Amino acid sequence: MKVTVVGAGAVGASCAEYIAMKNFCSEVVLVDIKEGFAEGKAMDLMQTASLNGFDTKITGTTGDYSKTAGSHVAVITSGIPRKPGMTREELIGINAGIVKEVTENLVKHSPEVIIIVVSNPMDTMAYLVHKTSGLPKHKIIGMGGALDSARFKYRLAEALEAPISDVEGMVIAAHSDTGMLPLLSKATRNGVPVTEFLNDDQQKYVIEETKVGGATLTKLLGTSAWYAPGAAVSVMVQAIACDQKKMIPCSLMLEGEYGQNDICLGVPAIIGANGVEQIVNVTLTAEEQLKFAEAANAVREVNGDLKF
Ligand SMILES: NC(=O)C1=CN([C@@H]2O[C@H](COP(=O)(O)OP(=O)(O)OC[C@H]3O[C@@H](n4cnc5c(N)ncnc54)[C@H](O)[C@@H]3O)[C@@H](O)[C@H]2O)C=CC1
Ligand SMILES: O=C([O-])CC(=O)C(=O)O
Repeated sequence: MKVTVVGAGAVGASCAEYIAMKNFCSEVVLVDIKEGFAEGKAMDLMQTASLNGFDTKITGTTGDYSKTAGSHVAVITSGIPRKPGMTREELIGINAGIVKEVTENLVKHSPEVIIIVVSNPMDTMAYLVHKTSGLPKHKIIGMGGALDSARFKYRLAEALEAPISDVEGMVIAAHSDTGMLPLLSKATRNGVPVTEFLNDDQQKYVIEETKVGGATLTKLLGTSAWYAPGAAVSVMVQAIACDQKKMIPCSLMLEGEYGQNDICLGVPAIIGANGVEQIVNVTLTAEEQLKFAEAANAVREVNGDLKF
């Protein structure tokens, strides 16, 4: 299994590191536009191999996509991250051009590739990849829900004063500060609804902190997060590489599911060797349905700024 990661910055390098450390694929190719940068990150990571005990080969290239030929999976992390006070949507002007160009290069050299889109605004960038790659829809997967769900579980465990391994929960809809939909109605502690443990204020706190999880870290770090994003991508790549049929919320092109069409939004899906194997329809409360539709309207508005 060969995996390409485009963008060897904070998130791209973290993706490569987690993928390599989990030791499930033979090769990771890092690509960056900055001269020597991907080569340097690859060499540094390879020098952790004997220390961390992995055999995955990591190489780097400055924009030579022939080195990515025959990739099974490609992860797009190229583009600028936000700074404190910005929204993800403000990145569209620069990132759309980068994501489009990168997609064309990837597909040219790996026509069978499955693409995982990370660059922000992610739901819109995933939509752009659908419109420009010519790939079938099951091969384009936006990464947002896996990360947002991990942050939801972190906040739930904190409020419950429970170990994270006791907690289950999922975030769907948009990967944005306002459009995330943490499904509190479905979250459990060992199968028991969390609503039986948390009062209204605690529930509100968990939801609000989850939604602004990325903004909180951006304020603390001066740029956006990378460890949890890299780990989330590695879980998705492993689900594909090992045909795990794992249920992960991902931003996918909807054709009628959840009452939406011609838009990429976060929904639970079964991820396996073919990429998206099935979109899972979960029953939402009336309030959740309304919030999902509102998130869709906001993403549709941002998609309107794209030029193909
Ligand atoms: N979907 C999600 O959950 C998350 C998305 N992100 C997004 O991921 C993106 C990357 O974030 P970071 O890694 O922190 O940024 P970074 O600035 O550390 O790395 C981005 C890299 O992309 C490279 N790049 C720019 N144009 C390129 C091109 N045409 N071809 C190849 N490489 C190119 C840059 O040289 C840089 O090394 C941002 O858009 C950020 O908002 C970040 C975290 C989570
Ligand atoms: O917050 C950001 O801009 C980066 C991101 O998408 C996240 O960490 O969730």
